Amino acid sequence: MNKEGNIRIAIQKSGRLSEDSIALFKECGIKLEMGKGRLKSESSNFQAEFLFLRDDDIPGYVEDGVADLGIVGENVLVESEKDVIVSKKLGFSKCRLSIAIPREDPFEGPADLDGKSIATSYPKILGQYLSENNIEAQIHEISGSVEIAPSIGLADAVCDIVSSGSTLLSNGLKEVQKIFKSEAVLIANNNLSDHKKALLDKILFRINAVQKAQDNKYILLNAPNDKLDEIITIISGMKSPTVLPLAIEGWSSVHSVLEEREFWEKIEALRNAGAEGILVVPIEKMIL
Ligand SMILES: Nc1ncnc2c1ncn2[C@@H]1O[C@H](COP(=O)(O)OP(=O)(O)OP(=O)(O)O)[C@@H](O)[C@H]1O
Ligand SMILES: O=P(O)(O)OC[C@H]1O[C@H](OP(=O)(O)OP(=O)(O)O)[C@H](O)[C@@H]1O
Ligand SMILES: [Mg+2]
Repeated sequence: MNKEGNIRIAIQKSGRLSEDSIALFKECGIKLEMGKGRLKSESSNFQAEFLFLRDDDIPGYVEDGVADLGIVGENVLVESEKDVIVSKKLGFSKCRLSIAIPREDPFEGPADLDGKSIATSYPKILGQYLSENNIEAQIHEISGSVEIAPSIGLADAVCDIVSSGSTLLSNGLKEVQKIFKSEAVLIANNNLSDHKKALLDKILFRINAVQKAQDNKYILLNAPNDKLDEIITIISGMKSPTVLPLAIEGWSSVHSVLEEREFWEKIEALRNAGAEGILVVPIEKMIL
Protein backbone atom coordinates (compact mmCIF):
# COMPACT_ATOMS: atom_id res chain seq x y z
CA MET A 1 0.00 0.00 0.00
CA ASN A 2 1.24 3.51 -0.82
CA LYS A 3 2.07 5.14 2.51
CA GLU A 4 2.00 8.71 1.15
CA GLY A 5 -1.48 7.98 -0.15
CA ASN A 6 -3.01 7.18 3.23
CA ILE A 7 -5.82 9.40 4.40
CA ARG A 8 -5.11 10.40 8.02
CA ILE A 9 -8.07 10.17 10.36
CA ALA A 10 -7.98 11.61 13.89
CA ILE A 11 -10.25 9.99 16.45
CA GLN A 12 -10.56 10.40 20.21
CA LYS A 13 -8.12 8.20 22.10
CA SER A 14 -10.46 7.42 24.97
CA GLY A 15 -13.71 8.98 26.05
CA ARG A 16 -17.30 9.39 24.98
CA LEU A 17 -16.56 9.41 21.23
CA SER A 18 -13.99 6.61 21.00
CA GLU A 19 -16.07 3.47 21.01
CA ASP A 20 -18.63 4.68 18.46
CA SER A 21 -15.92 6.16 16.20
CA ILE A 22 -14.06 2.83 16.11
CA ALA A 23 -17.31 0.91 15.62
CA LEU A 24 -18.24 3.17 12.70
CA PHE A 25 -15.02 2.41 10.80
CA LYS A 26 -15.37 -1.30 11.56
CA GLU A 27 -18.92 -1.28 10.18
CA CYS A 28 -17.51 0.44 7.10
CA GLY A 29 -15.17 -2.53 6.67
CA ILE A 30 -12.08 -0.45 7.52
CA LYS A 31 -9.84 -2.39 9.86
CA LEU A 32 -7.97 -0.54 12.57
CA GLU A 33 -5.74 -2.08 15.19
CA MET A 34 -5.75 -0.51 18.63
CA GLY A 35 -2.89 -1.52 20.85
CA LYS A 36 -2.55 -0.39 24.44
CA GLY A 37 -0.78 2.99 24.46
CA ARG A 38 -0.58 3.01 20.67
CA LEU A 39 -1.33 6.48 19.28
CA LYS A 40 -1.07 5.74 15.54
CA SER A 41 -2.20 2.81 13.48
CA GLU A 42 -2.40 1.99 9.78
CA SER A 43 -5.39 0.10 8.41
CA SER A 44 -4.49 -3.24 6.86
CA ASN A 45 -7.28 -3.13 4.25
CA PHE A 46 -7.89 0.57 3.43
CA GLN A 47 -5.57 3.46 2.56
CA ALA A 48 -6.03 5.05 5.97
CA GLU A 49 -3.97 5.82 9.02
CA PHE A 50 -5.56 6.57 12.39
CA LEU A 51 -4.30 9.03 15.00
CA PHE A 52 -5.64 8.62 18.56
CA LEU A 53 -5.83 12.07 20.18
CA ARG A 54 -7.52 14.22 22.82
CA ASP A 55 -10.75 15.42 21.25
CA ASP A 56 -9.93 19.13 21.85
CA ASP A 57 -6.90 18.84 19.55
CA ILE A 58 -8.75 17.26 16.63
CA PRO A 59 -10.24 20.40 14.94
CA GLY A 60 -6.82 22.12 14.96
CA TYR A 61 -5.02 19.11 13.52
CA VAL A 62 -7.61 18.85 10.74
CA GLU A 63 -7.42 22.59 9.99
CA ASP A 64 -3.61 22.42 9.78
CA GLY A 65 -3.70 19.29 7.60
CA VAL A 66 -1.79 17.19 10.14
CA ALA A 67 -4.90 15.00 9.90
CA ASP A 68 -7.15 14.93 6.82
CA LEU A 69 -10.30 13.86 8.65
CA GLY A 70 -11.46 13.74 12.24
CA ILE A 71 -14.40 12.82 14.41
CA VAL A 72 -15.38 15.33 17.06
CA GLY A 73 -18.45 16.68 18.87
CA GLU A 74 -20.00 19.81 17.32
CA ASN A 75 -19.60 21.49 20.71
CA VAL A 76 -15.81 21.09 20.59
CA LEU A 77 -15.69 22.01 16.89
CA VAL A 78 -17.66 25.26 17.25
CA GLU A 79 -15.80 26.23 20.42
CA SER A 80 -12.47 25.70 18.61
CA GLU A 81 -13.42 28.21 15.85
CA LYS A 82 -11.30 26.17 13.42
CA ASP A 83 -11.96 26.37 9.71
CA VAL A 84 -12.79 22.84 8.53
CA ILE A 85 -15.54 21.19 6.50
CA VAL A 86 -18.30 19.25 8.25
CA SER A 87 -18.63 16.26 5.90
CA LYS A 88 -21.21 14.24 7.78
CA LYS A 89 -23.32 14.26 10.93
CA LEU A 90 -22.78 10.90 12.55
CA GLY A 91 -25.79 10.58 14.86
CA PHE A 92 -23.95 9.46 18.01
CA SER A 93 -22.72 11.28 21.16
CA LYS A 94 -25.84 13.41 21.07
CA CYS A 95 -25.92 15.96 23.85
CA ARG A 96 -26.62 19.64 24.48
CA LEU A 97 -24.94 22.58 26.16
CA SER A 98 -27.21 24.03 28.79
CA ILE A 99 -27.19 26.65 31.48
CA ALA A 100 -28.05 25.26 34.91
CA ILE A 101 -28.53 26.91 38.29
CA PRO A 102 -29.00 25.64 41.87
CA ARG A 103 -32.31 23.79 42.16
CA GLU A 104 -33.71 26.16 44.78
CA ASP A 105 -32.94 29.39 42.83
CA PRO A 106 -35.89 31.02 41.05
CA PHE A 107 -35.75 31.39 37.26
CA GLU A 108 -38.23 33.42 35.19
CA GLY A 109 -36.22 33.67 31.99
CA PRO A 110 -32.74 34.33 30.49
CA ALA A 111 -32.79 37.93 31.78
CA ASP A 112 -32.39 36.48 35.29
CA LEU A 113 -28.81 35.62 34.32
CA ASP A 114 -27.93 39.33 34.11
CA GLY A 115 -25.14 40.16 36.52
CA LYS A 116 -24.51 36.50 37.35
CA SER A 117 -21.29 34.55 36.97
CA ILE A 118 -21.38 31.36 34.88
CA ALA A 119 -18.72 28.64 34.99
CA THR A 120 -18.06 26.79 31.73
CA SER A 121 -15.53 25.04 29.51
CA TYR A 122 -17.27 26.61 26.50
CA PRO A 123 -16.64 30.37 26.84
CA LYS A 124 -17.08 31.12 23.13
CA ILE A 125 -20.39 29.31 22.63
CA LEU A 126 -21.70 30.74 25.91
CA GLY A 127 -20.40 34.24 25.06
CA GLN A 128 -22.21 34.11 21.71
CA TYR A 129 -25.47 33.08 23.40
CA LEU A 130 -25.17 35.83 26.02
CA SER A 131 -24.46 38.58 23.50
CA GLU A 132 -27.27 37.42 21.15
CA ASN A 133 -29.65 37.65 24.10
CA ASN A 134 -28.24 40.91 25.52
CA ILE A 135 -27.32 39.27 28.79
CA GLU A 136 -24.49 40.82 30.79
CA ALA A 137 -23.01 37.88 32.69
CA GLN A 138 -19.50 37.09 33.73
CA ILE A 139 -17.97 33.95 32.18
CA HIS A 140 -15.72 31.94 34.44
CA GLU A 141 -13.70 29.47 32.36
CA ILE A 142 -12.80 26.13 33.94
CA SER A 143 -11.65 22.97 32.19
CA GLY A 144 -13.69 20.28 33.93
CA SER A 145 -15.96 19.22 36.82
CA VAL A 146 -17.97 22.31 35.96
CA GLU A 147 -21.10 21.16 37.81
CA ILE A 148 -19.35 21.58 41.15
CA ALA A 149 -18.91 25.36 40.71
CA PRO A 150 -22.10 26.73 42.38
CA SER A 151 -21.79 24.47 45.43
CA ILE A 152 -18.26 25.72 46.17
CA GLY A 153 -19.09 29.37 45.57
CA LEU A 154 -17.12 29.63 42.33
CA ALA A 155 -20.06 30.80 40.20
CA ASP A 156 -23.82 31.35 40.33
CA ALA A 157 -24.57 29.10 37.38
CA VAL A 158 -22.90 26.63 35.00
CA CYS A 159 -22.99 26.01 31.28
CA ASP A 160 -22.01 22.43 30.46
CA ILE A 161 -22.84 19.27 28.53
CA VAL A 162 -26.12 17.61 29.43
CA SER A 163 -27.39 14.29 28.18
CA SER A 164 -29.56 12.36 30.67
CA GLY A 165 -29.41 15.23 33.19
CA SER A 166 -28.22 12.92 35.98
CA THR A 167 -24.96 14.83 36.60
CA LEU A 168 -26.94 18.05 37.11
CA LEU A 169 -29.38 16.27 39.40
CA SER A 170 -26.69 14.72 41.57
CA ASN A 171 -25.06 18.15 41.96
CA GLY A 172 -28.25 19.90 43.04
CA LEU A 173 -28.66 21.81 39.76
CA LYS A 174 -31.56 22.35 37.36
CA GLU A 175 -31.35 22.94 33.61
CA VAL A 176 -32.88 26.33 32.77
CA GLN A 177 -31.73 27.09 29.23
CA LYS A 178 -30.58 24.85 26.36
CA ILE A 179 -28.14 26.86 24.24
CA PHE A 180 -26.53 24.42 21.77
CA LYS A 181 -27.34 20.98 20.31
CA SER A 182 -24.46 18.66 19.49
CA GLU A 183 -23.64 15.30 17.95
CA ALA A 184 -20.48 13.70 16.60
CA VAL A 185 -19.45 14.91 13.14
CA LEU A 186 -16.90 13.83 10.55
CA ILE A 187 -14.77 16.85 9.69
CA ALA A 188 -12.38 17.29 6.78
CA ASN A 189 -9.49 19.56 5.88
CA ASN A 190 -10.37 22.30 3.41
CA ASN A 191 -7.65 21.47 0.89
CA LEU A 192 -7.70 17.71 0.42
CA SER A 193 -5.88 16.41 -2.67
CA ASP A 194 -8.01 14.74 -5.35
CA HIS A 195 -6.68 11.38 -4.20
CA LYS A 196 -7.76 12.04 -0.60
CA LYS A 197 -11.10 13.45 -1.75
CA ALA A 198 -11.69 10.15 -3.54
CA LEU A 199 -10.85 8.24 -0.35
CA LEU A 200 -13.22 10.50 1.62
CA ASP A 201 -15.97 9.80 -0.94
CA LYS A 202 -15.43 6.06 -0.47
CA ILE A 203 -15.71 6.47 3.31
CA LEU A 204 -18.85 8.62 2.99
CA PHE A 205 -20.44 6.08 0.65
CA ARG A 206 -19.88 3.37 3.26
CA ILE A 207 -21.07 5.54 6.17
CA ASN A 208 -24.26 6.31 4.24
CA ALA A 209 -24.86 2.59 3.66
CA VAL A 210 -24.33 1.85 7.36
CA GLN A 211 -26.60 4.73 8.47
CA LYS A 212 -29.31 3.85 5.95
CA ALA A 213 -29.28 0.24 7.20
CA GLN A 214 -29.60 1.42 10.80
CA ASP A 215 -32.62 3.54 9.83
CA ASN A 216 -34.40 0.67 8.08
CA LYS A 217 -35.69 -2.86 8.78
CA TYR A 218 -36.34 -5.78 6.46
CA ILE A 219 -39.90 -7.09 6.76
CA LEU A 220 -41.39 -10.41 5.67
CA LEU A 221 -45.07 -11.27 5.99
CA ASN A 222 -47.79 -13.58 4.69
CA ALA A 223 -50.92 -12.19 3.08
CA PRO A 224 -54.03 -13.53 1.39
CA ASN A 225 -53.80 -12.77 -2.34
CA ASP A 226 -56.97 -10.64 -2.34
CA LYS A 227 -55.29 -8.26 0.18
CA LEU A 228 -52.00 -7.91 -1.73
CA ASP A 229 -52.81 -4.61 -3.46
CA GLU A 230 -53.57 -2.87 -0.17
CA ILE A 231 -50.54 -4.36 1.58
CA ILE A 232 -48.20 -3.37 -1.25
CA THR A 233 -49.32 0.26 -1.01
CA ILE A 234 -48.48 0.25 2.73
CA ILE A 235 -44.94 -1.10 2.24
CA SER A 236 -43.73 0.12 -1.11
CA GLY A 237 -40.06 -0.66 -0.28
CA MET A 238 -36.94 0.41 -2.18
CA LYS A 239 -38.42 -0.15 -5.64
CA SER A 240 -41.42 -2.37 -5.01
CA PRO A 241 -41.93 -5.31 -2.63
CA THR A 242 -41.00 -8.86 -3.58
CA VAL A 243 -44.10 -11.08 -3.77
CA LEU A 244 -43.64 -14.86 -3.77
CA PRO A 245 -46.37 -17.53 -3.77
CA LEU A 246 -46.72 -19.64 -0.62
CA ALA A 247 -47.10 -23.44 -0.90
CA ILE A 248 -50.67 -23.00 0.31
CA GLU A 249 -53.13 -21.85 -2.39
CA GLY A 250 -54.34 -18.22 -2.32
CA TRP A 251 -51.51 -16.84 -0.12
CA SER A 252 -48.27 -14.97 -0.80
CA SER A 253 -45.16 -13.95 1.07
CA VAL A 254 -44.32 -10.22 0.81
CA HIS A 255 -40.78 -8.91 1.47
CA SER A 256 -39.93 -5.23 1.77
CA VAL A 257 -38.01 -2.51 3.62
CA LEU A 258 -39.51 -0.25 6.29
CA GLU A 259 -38.16 2.95 7.78
CA GLU A 260 -37.64 2.71 11.53
CA ARG A 261 -39.46 6.01 12.22
CA GLU A 262 -42.74 4.85 10.63
CA PHE A 263 -42.35 1.27 11.80
CA TRP A 264 -45.17 0.87 14.34
CA GLU A 265 -47.78 2.73 12.30
CA LYS A 266 -47.05 0.57 9.27
CA ILE A 267 -47.18 -2.65 11.32
CA GLU A 268 -50.62 -1.68 12.61
CA ALA A 269 -51.84 -0.84 9.11
CA LEU A 270 -50.47 -4.17 7.81
CA ARG A 271 -52.26 -6.17 10.51
CA ASN A 272 -55.50 -4.31 9.85
CA ALA A 273 -55.10 -5.11 6.16
CA GLY A 274 -54.85 -8.86 6.89
CA ALA A 275 -51.08 -9.50 7.05
CA GLU A 276 -50.00 -12.45 9.22
CA GLY A 277 -46.74 -14.00 10.39
CA ILE A 278 -44.87 -10.70 10.23
CA LEU A 279 -41.10 -11.03 10.67
CA VAL A 280 -38.84 -7.98 11.07
CA VAL A 281 -35.06 -8.33 10.76
CA PRO A 282 -32.18 -5.87 10.95
CA ILE A 283 -30.34 -4.87 7.78
CA GLU A 284 -26.55 -4.83 7.91
CA LYS A 285 -25.80 -2.57 4.92
CA MET A 286 -28.12 -0.77 2.51
CA ILE A 287 -27.00 0.54 -0.86
CA LEU A 288 -29.56 2.41 -2.93
N1 LIG B 1 -22.99 12.57 28.63
C1 LIG B 1 -22.79 12.63 27.33
N2 LIG B 1 -23.65 12.08 26.46
C2 LIG B 1 -23.45 12.15 25.13
N3 LIG B 1 -22.40 12.77 24.58
C3 LIG B 1 -21.51 13.33 25.38
C4 LIG B 1 -21.65 13.29 26.80
N4 LIG B 1 -20.61 13.92 27.36
C5 LIG B 1 -19.85 14.32 26.33
N5 LIG B 1 -20.38 13.99 25.14
C6 LIG B 1 -19.83 14.27 23.79
O1 LIG B 1 -18.63 13.54 23.66
C7 LIG B 1 -17.51 14.43 23.51
C8 LIG B 1 -16.32 13.87 24.24
O2 LIG B 1 -16.63 13.80 25.61
P1 LIG B 1 -15.54 13.35 26.68
O3 LIG B 1 -16.17 13.45 28.02
O4 LIG B 1 -14.97 12.03 26.27
O5 LIG B 1 -14.48 14.51 26.44
P2 LIG B 1 -13.13 14.84 27.16
O6 LIG B 1 -13.20 14.38 28.58
O7 LIG B 1 -12.87 16.27 26.85
O8 LIG B 1 -12.09 13.91 26.37
P3 LIG B 1 -10.55 14.10 26.02
O9 LIG B 1 -9.81 13.38 27.09
O10 LIG B 1 -10.40 13.42 24.67
O11 LIG B 1 -10.25 15.56 25.96
C9 LIG B 1 -18.03 15.77 24.05
O12 LIG B 1 -17.33 16.86 23.49
C10 LIG B 1 -19.48 15.74 23.61
O13 LIG B 1 -19.60 16.07 22.24
O1 LIG C 1 -26.42 14.57 31.63
P1 LIG C 1 -25.51 13.41 31.89
O2 LIG C 1 -26.00 12.15 31.21
O3 LIG C 1 -25.21 13.19 33.32
O4 LIG C 1 -24.13 13.72 31.13
C1 LIG C 1 -23.45 14.93 31.31
C2 LIG C 1 -22.06 14.72 31.79
O5 LIG C 1 -21.36 13.88 30.87
C3 LIG C 1 -20.10 14.46 30.62
O6 LIG C 1 -19.15 14.09 31.53
P2 LIG C 1 -18.49 12.64 31.57
O7 LIG C 1 -19.38 11.69 32.29
O8 LIG C 1 -18.10 12.21 30.19
O9 LIG C 1 -17.22 12.86 32.45
P3 LIG C 1 -16.06 13.95 32.26
O10 LIG C 1 -16.58 15.16 32.94
O11 LIG C 1 -14.90 13.31 32.96
O12 LIG C 1 -15.81 14.15 30.78
C4 LIG C 1 -20.35 15.96 30.75
O13 LIG C 1 -19.17 16.69 31.02
C5 LIG C 1 -21.35 16.04 31.86
O14 LIG C 1 -20.73 16.21 33.11
MG1 LIG D 1 -11.48 17.04 25.75
